[in-house]
Amino acid sequence: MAEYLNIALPKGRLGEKAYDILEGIGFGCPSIREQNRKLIFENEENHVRYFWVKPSDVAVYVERGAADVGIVGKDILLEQGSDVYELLDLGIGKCRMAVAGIKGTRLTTDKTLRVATKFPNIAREYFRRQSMEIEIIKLHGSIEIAPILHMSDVIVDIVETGTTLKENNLEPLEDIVPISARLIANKASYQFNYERVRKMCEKIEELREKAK
Ligand SMILES: Nc1ncnc2c1ncn2[C@@H]1O[C@H](COP(=O)(O)OP(=O)(O)OP(=O)(O)O)[C@@H](O)[C@H]1O
Ligand SMILES: O=P(O)(O)OC[C@H]1O[C@H](OP(=O)(O)OP(=O)(O)O)[C@H](O)[C@@H]1O
Repeated sequence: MAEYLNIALPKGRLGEKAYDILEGIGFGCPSIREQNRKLIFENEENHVRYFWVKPSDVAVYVERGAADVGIVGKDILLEQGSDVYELLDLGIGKCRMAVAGIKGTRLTTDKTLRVATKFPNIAREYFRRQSMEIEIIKLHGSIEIAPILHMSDVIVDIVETGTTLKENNLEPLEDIVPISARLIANKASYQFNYERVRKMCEKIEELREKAK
């Protein structure tokens, strides 16, 4: 009997879209649609098992081999420097990482720039390349408030439609990197499950072609 393929999915805004893709290639698990507090779902017929985890934990489960594959935003992979294989860009969860500030903010090298962010590593690397001195203020959400309260000079955060910036009188200042969701695999498990995971990638690519 085939081994189960363990798949880590991100709870929240990406999760449903991610699962739709997997269901579309025959990796469905009907009970997953039931709204309850269950976190692990399995389908005995097609030997898949799903774990619903926090988006920022997906790559941890995959890196440690608790999950064979997972779906995660590129922002998380860049921030965590995850040691996993990145197999596919799924074209969902599209947004960008950007520097933003109160309208009219100029980025200067005169003084240490205070940067509020959920992504300290991405921010540090970006400003290091610009040879700018910064101080990181690590937050976990509602980052846009920090410059309004003069707690930071700028923010580094995700921008999708730009609505959150606009509604808080902020504007994007510089783009850092485009973001989208990726299919990732544990390195050892990828070798072990090579045929099955390659087939999975092919089917996803076919599905994406059809949807074009
Ligand atoms: N506004 C957005 N538009 C499109 N994609 C987004 C947006 N915000 C985040 N994402 C993408 O979706 C992923 C999950 O975001 P979500 O907001 O659901 O998680 P989170 O609350 O930030 O996670 P955690 O609770 O682990 O901190 C992000 O890693 C990113 O790749
Ligand atoms: O450009 P927009 O379409 O407005 O999207 C960008 C917003 O979405 C994310 O926030 P999220 O909703 O995850 O809330 P958070 O502040 O708790 O991170 C991100 O951190 C921005 O605040």
